[in-house]
Amino acid sequence: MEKVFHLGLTKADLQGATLAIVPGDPERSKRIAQQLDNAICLAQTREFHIYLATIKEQPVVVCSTGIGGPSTSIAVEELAQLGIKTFLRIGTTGAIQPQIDEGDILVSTASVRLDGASQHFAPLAYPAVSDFHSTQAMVQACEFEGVPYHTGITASSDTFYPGQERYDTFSGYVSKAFQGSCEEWQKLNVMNYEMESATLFTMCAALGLKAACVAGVLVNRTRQEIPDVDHQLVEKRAVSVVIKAAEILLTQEK
Ligand SMILES: O=P(O)(O)O[C@H]1O[C@H](CO)[C@@H](O)[C@H]1O
Ligand SMILES: O=c1cc[nH]c(=O)[nH]1
Repeated sequence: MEKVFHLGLTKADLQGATLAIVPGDPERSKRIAQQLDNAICLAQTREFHIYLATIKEQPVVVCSTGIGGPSTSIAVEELAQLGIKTFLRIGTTGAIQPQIDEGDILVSTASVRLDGASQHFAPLAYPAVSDFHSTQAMVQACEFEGVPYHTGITASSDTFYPGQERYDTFSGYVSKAFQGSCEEWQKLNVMNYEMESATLFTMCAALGLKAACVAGVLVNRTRQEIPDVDHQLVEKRAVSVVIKAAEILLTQEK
């Protein structure tokens, strides 16, 4: 098999792995891989930092997606070409419901499609829904790790500022389409904002792949805009959940 376009890898490089842990941040890829067994770096190209490791002697890939839907869609497409069938996203997020605390873990059951990339895979009427069993494994992992967690709907936006209705910006202006949108999502029981799950869920559901998403809360937007929590501590908690979820799914597969 030829190397895939961006990741520059062949199927043989993945040694039969069918599950990938997909953080946004490239540096997070390394920090996750360091917690697994037998980790080796396969490639670092653009935003895609790719590691092969094992969990309970089964191969697993860790590959960063970068920020947003377009680069996520490339990572997922090319990993799927290489044999990956299950994608576990681990991200950071901003909560918009008052009962959610900084440091809590959010497991997304579905996403509001505020992205553009997902529309290249299926029309807007198609749901951005997570895979039930992979999401169940995320929940089991939260229970096992004893972390505070919530399940529900995530708003997944192409932009960090206007699409998440942020006014603490250079211009202070949010285009009319997004004015009042945060309040609407709050009233519709949306838990949080992030930037990749809509693309991930839609394309995986449409292509017959499996996806789940867990995120650590950096900030609660009902109280403040700029985080004051320790990012590494929040990340550590979410990473422990995704690694346990991967272990649960790989053990079920055996
Ligand atoms: O921490 P990651 O995985 O990058 O996730 C979140 O953080 C980034 C924005 O700061 C977006 O990618 C958003 O989805
Ligand atoms: O508020 C936030 C925090 C992290 N990531 C986002 O996309 N939004």
